[in-house]
Amino acid sequence: MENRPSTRPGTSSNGRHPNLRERQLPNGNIPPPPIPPPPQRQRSSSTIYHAKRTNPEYTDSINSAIPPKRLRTGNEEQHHHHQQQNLWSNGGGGGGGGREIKVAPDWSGNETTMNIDHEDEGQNQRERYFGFSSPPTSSAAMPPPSTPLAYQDTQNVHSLAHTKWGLRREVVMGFSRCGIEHMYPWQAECLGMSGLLTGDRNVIYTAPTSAGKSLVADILAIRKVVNERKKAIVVLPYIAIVQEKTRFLKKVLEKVRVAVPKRGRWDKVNLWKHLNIVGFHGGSKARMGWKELDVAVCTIEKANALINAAIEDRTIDQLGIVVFDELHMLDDDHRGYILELLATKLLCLAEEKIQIVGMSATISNVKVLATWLNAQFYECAFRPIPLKEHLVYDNNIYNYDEKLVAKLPPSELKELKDPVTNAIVSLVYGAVIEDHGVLVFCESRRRCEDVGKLLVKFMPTVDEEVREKRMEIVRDLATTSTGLDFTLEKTVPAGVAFHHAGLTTEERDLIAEAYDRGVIKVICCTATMAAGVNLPARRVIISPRMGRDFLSPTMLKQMRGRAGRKGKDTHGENYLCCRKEDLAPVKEVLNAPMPSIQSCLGGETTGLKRALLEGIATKLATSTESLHEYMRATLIYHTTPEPLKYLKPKILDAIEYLKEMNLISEDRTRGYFHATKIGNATVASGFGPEEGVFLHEELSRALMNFNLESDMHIVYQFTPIHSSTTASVDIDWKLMREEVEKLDESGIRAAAFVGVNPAFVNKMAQGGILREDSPQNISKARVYRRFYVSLMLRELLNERPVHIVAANYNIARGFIQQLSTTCKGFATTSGTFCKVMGWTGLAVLLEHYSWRLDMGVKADLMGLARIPFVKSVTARIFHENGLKSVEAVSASNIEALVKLLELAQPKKLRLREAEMGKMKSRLEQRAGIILEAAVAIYEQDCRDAAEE
Ligand SMILES: Nc1ncnc2c1ncn2[C@@H]1O[C@H](COP(=O)(O)OP(=O)(O)OP(=O)(O)O)[C@@H](O)[C@H]1O
Repeated sequence: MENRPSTRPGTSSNGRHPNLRERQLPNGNIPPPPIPPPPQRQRSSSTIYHAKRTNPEYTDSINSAIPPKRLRTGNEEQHHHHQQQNLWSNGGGGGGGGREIKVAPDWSGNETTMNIDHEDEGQNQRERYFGFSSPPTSSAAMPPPSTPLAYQDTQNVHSLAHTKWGLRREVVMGFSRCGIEHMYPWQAECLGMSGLLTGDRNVIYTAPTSAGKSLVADILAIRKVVNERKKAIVVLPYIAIVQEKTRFLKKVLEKVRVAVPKRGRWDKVNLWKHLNIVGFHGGSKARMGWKELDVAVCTIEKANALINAAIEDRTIDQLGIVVFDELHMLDDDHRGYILELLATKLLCLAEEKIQIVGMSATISNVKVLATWLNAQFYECAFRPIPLKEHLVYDNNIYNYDEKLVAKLPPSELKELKDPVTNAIVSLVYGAVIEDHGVLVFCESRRRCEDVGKLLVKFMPTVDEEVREKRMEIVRDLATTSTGLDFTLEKTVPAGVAFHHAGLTTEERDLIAEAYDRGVIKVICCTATMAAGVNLPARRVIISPRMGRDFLSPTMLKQMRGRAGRKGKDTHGENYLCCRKEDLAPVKEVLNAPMPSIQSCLGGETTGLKRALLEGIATKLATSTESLHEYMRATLIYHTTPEPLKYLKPKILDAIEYLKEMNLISEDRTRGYFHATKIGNATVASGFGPEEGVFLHEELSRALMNFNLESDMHIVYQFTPIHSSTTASVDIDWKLMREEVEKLDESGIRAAAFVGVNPAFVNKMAQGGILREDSPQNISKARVYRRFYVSLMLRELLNERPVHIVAANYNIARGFIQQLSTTCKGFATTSGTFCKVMGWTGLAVLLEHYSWRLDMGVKADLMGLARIPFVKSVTARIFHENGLKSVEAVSASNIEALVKLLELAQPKKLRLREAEMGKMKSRLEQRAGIILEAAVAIYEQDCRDAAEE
């Protein structure tokens, strides 16, 4: 990441950007921030770091930039609990019964004392939760801007270039390009634990948000890939962070080349290649497979599928390391069990010596997890960027010591009467006027947009240069496939945007990128921006609710951690803005300890069934005995008091179910299980057992009665099952009736094949109730929902733009866009299912449609849609205007292409005339790319034809 100092070039001496002119609020007040510093606290004897430090600058900083301190490691049984005064909680602060001891000199060579209290685990958790272990700093005692302190590292052992770390020069340079040259002391200490660099031990570690956890794992993974020529898998929970991590690793490793053995013989090395770093997530179009890749950055589900395939085809020995970022996802109700069974499989492959690395900012039972994973463990409270935390209510700002820090002037304006809204506006203004970025976490999508619109009225005016940059973003948004959003059109020129799942990925990327560059100053967002995102937010303003519920402690911590990211800003502040009446529950969330991670295999048995099916299908465990061995490697086995007693009946039930569903069969004479065709197809395509059974039923019915008169039947077949759950879609029955009435005869026949009855739809539209009280009714409801979603998909395939389909069905365009991407993934995995079942014809059909969905066009445009930017409506306009093939486009010219691109612009008329000129130059650029690509594709086609 680029290092962006807060005082940028062109910033005046008072720290203000010359482009920003101070403006009064309409209520006549200049909003108060920056907040006046509270009186500086005397450090009490309970403060843990009574550091005998000689560096006064550093001494001032220690309250905020806590120096790294290893609390405990797996090899040591000592428990060092940092004490922190916490006035929200009873009896907080004070030395209590704690015993003060000297500990080993810390990384800076200074001796420190620590207060140890073995009893007070709750207190310890609160300390970790607050992320600082001494009383919060006053703003007068500003810390040095960045990490301490390579200069104290006399032997330069924290330098990435030090031989101890064994990193190649190109790798060190790669990190340097990303602004990382020295490790933080805690990173070096963690990496230095025995067995880590040699790859002999697994490791789990926790550190606060923004502490730089990734670097430890990155170094271990890179060593495996570059030095040992093994493969690495990095597992992350969300697509956005998979993409960010892929970009980061590509940048770090771009100059690294590794030797390729010639005909498998290392003594005849004469080939060098760059490393292949590939991102895998639902909807990604990774062409590279396991064989070619070096680093796979994956979502949980993709990592599981990759590992299953590698175990099955016996190439798992090529895997050297698996990194689990955000390990607390083990607790996730929907996906946690997949993470657990992924780790379980790795543990069962002990002979392969695959190193497991896990990290999180929000777990408290690290030791239990470390025992499970047979890992070293490490905890630290270091935060490189000081963070000031506040609670705001009734126009008063308090710090976490419940000390009043500042008062916000109430407003006379009607729209600012509400103290929460007034606080948000004032705090945003205060940061923006200082040229800092702000993230405002809101409770709902609607609120994001409303707050965004309101903020526009109070944003400082900017000069022409900044305005022009913002208008460029508006133009970029206008040229996306969905056109310019009405609200963004109003807010972006003022430097404000919103970001939630209702936007398309293109829109979200443009907004995040503009914010990263400082062109947009404020983003009002939902939790979409809470996890793992590295953006320059000096101030983070948080609503304590998500929807109607209060935030979970984990989510709140993630949001708070977005403020002040290393390399992006020099410090951070967050403000939790609540109503007075919500104070009690808000304090409860604030004081709640981080959750201790529990296994999700225990509850209802979906996870257990899947674990067993995957174990059997990959042949990791096939006999009763080895299955029990396999189960012994699960987390649930380690966290349940009498695991055998608890698990045995569940395992037997799950095996019975798998046999009943014909997913596995048992060879009683030889005493082992093997997966049936359906079982293998289910595992190979990454479905769970229930999904596999459902899909098998639907596809085998389709196989007997396939209706190819129109698209309807096939579209239904690859409408993802999980997009048709109650949680994802609510049927508007009147709308469904209208759409069903529009179906032609072939469409009606397709509906009948899948079990949709127009009479039933009509009954529902007149006020009927969809019952889901029995397995049959649940299954029936699922079919109707799936059909409803497939109607939307069919429109996309018929080249209707995303935003039009979204408007027709009154659904967020982000949902429709996501549907089309997950649908591609679903079609591909259903294709794999069919191939394993031996249904090759159906597999080919699914592949064809997955390709079409990707292009968003009918069959006649598929050739054309291979050209970048020529998709959907644009492809149709090209076709209708005579450019029917790639060859025709390659023979065209920029001027002609610009005219066609103009025709394809949605809502273009809403841009003012002056903007149109600039938009035209943008379209010219795009036309250039199209022309160039068309020529390249056409030439390649000619070469291919000649070869054939
Ligand atoms: N030693 C270092 N020197 C300079 N910058 C660093 C160092 N280590 C990490 N960083 C930078 O700090 C930022 C935060 O690091 P990282 O994303 O690893 O934090 P994290 O602990 O995973 O936080 P979160 O839990 O919030 O995701 C990144 O921009 C990263 O490049």
